[in-house]
Order: sequence, then structure tokens, then C-alpha cells
Amino acid sequence: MLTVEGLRSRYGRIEVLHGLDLEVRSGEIVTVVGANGAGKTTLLRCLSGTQPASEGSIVFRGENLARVPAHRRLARGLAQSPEGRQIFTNLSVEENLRLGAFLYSDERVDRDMADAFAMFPILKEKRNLAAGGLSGGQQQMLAIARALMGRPHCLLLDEPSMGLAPLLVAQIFEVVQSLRARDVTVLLVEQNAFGALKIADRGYVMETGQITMTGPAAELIADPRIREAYLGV
Ligand SMILES: Nc1ncnc2c1ncn2[C@@H]1O[C@H](COP(=O)(O)OP(=O)(O)OP(=O)(O)O)[C@@H](O)[C@H]1O
Repeated sequence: MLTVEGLRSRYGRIEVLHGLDLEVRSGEIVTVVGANGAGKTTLLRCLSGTQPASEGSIVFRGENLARVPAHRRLARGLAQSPEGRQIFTNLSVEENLRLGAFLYSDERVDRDMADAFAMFPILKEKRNLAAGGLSGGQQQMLAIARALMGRPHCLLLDEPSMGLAPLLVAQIFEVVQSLRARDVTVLLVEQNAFGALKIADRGYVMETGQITMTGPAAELIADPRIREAYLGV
């Protein structure tokens, strides 16, 4: 579904992605784990088109999107739920969701909204309230639900567990896992390596702008190097 080859990106003169290769197959949950500053957010921004790639290809469903603007990538089915959620705090929950469906004006938008509310009942309860009044976990749910309103084939999730209490982290990971049943392929970037690897099919380890390890998630969890560096065990 998504094949990234030789991806490089820079901020000014400083290169932060040094030629990444990565693949996400249809139906998979793939995670990229790595420490703070490894370049995970930059990678997702390059994929969604909010940060330019200086070199490399991003082939999504047979088309190289590396030079395609962000809004067209979204229309192709590649959607990002950004780090820090970036919801519109003074708009209502429902308005945030409608914005996620801005590409569409058909009757399926209402069905998608009903679907989102079935998935996150708390959002239904608070649909008319300002999104800024939601708790951190609820805002994260809203960010994911809003991205789903864009009907993505592949969802790029940036640190959905960030800043959440353990119980909510578990809930968010459960939600991510439930996307399998909705035919949404997921690329999940996380500092919470254990939580992410537990729900993923495969994983990549990223260090200072490079992929240093990859394999089935279960193998990575069992690898002593990963356990020591990322799992704290
Ligand atoms: N807008 C920017 N301008 C300059 N340098 C940046 C910018 N954004 C990130 N960087 C630098 O690029 C490198 C990779 O940052 P990035 O945010 O992609 O890492 P990350 O793995 O996502 O970390 P985090 O978990 O903190 O988001 C870091 O050294 C960071 O300081």
C-alpha cells in the first residue's frame, strides 16, 4: 500500500531524515518507534505532505506522492492525525468531525458521523460542546475520529498516547487496533514502544533519522537490544 524509499528531509541546512526505507502493506498496523527527536514526526509530515522530502519516493497505492501537495494526498486516502491532536478547540465536537469530511458532501458523511459516535460514545454525548473542553484522552479520540471522517485507506498516527494516563493509553491503543476491522491500514509513530509493538504487526526502530532495525512486532518486543533501549526491561 505504501512504499517509502530513500526518503530524505531537512530543516534548512540540517538533514534530519537520512534515506529511509519503509513499507506498509494493506491491512497492517505498522509502528515506527524511537526516542524523542529521532525524526518520527518529520517522517509522518513528509508522508502527509506537510514537510517537503528533499529526496526519495513515497509510493502510495501505485502512485508516487513525493511531490504531490498535502490536500491531494488526503484525497488519495492518506490521512494524518497530527502530534498534539491539533483539534479546533473553539469549534464543537461535531464541527470538528465535519471538517474532517470537508472533501465530501454526500449523505455518507452523516453515516460516517454516526459510525464515529458508535466508536466513541463519549463524543456523541459531547457533540455540541466546544472541543477545547474535552479531556486529553477525549481530544485524542476526536483527532482520530476526525481523521477517519476523511475515509482514509491509510491513517498516519503521531504519538496518540502522548500525555495520557495509563488507562487512557490502553483505551487509545485498543481503538487503533479496532481499525483493522474497518479496513484502515495504520502507520503508528510512538515513543511508547511497548504499547505500540503490542498492537502492531511489524515495527521499525528509528534512531537519528535512520531505520536501525525492523521485523515482526513480536520479534522486536523479544529482542534484548530493544528491551534494554526502549522497553526499560
Ligand atoms: N521545525 C523544525 N525546525 C528545525 N528543526 C526541527 C524542526 N522540527 C524538528 N526539528 C529537529 O528535527 C529532528 C527530528 O525531530 P522530530 O520532531 O521529527 O522527531 P521525533 O522523533 O518526532 O521526536 P518527538 O517525539 O519529540 O516529536 C530533531 O533534532 C528536531 O530538533
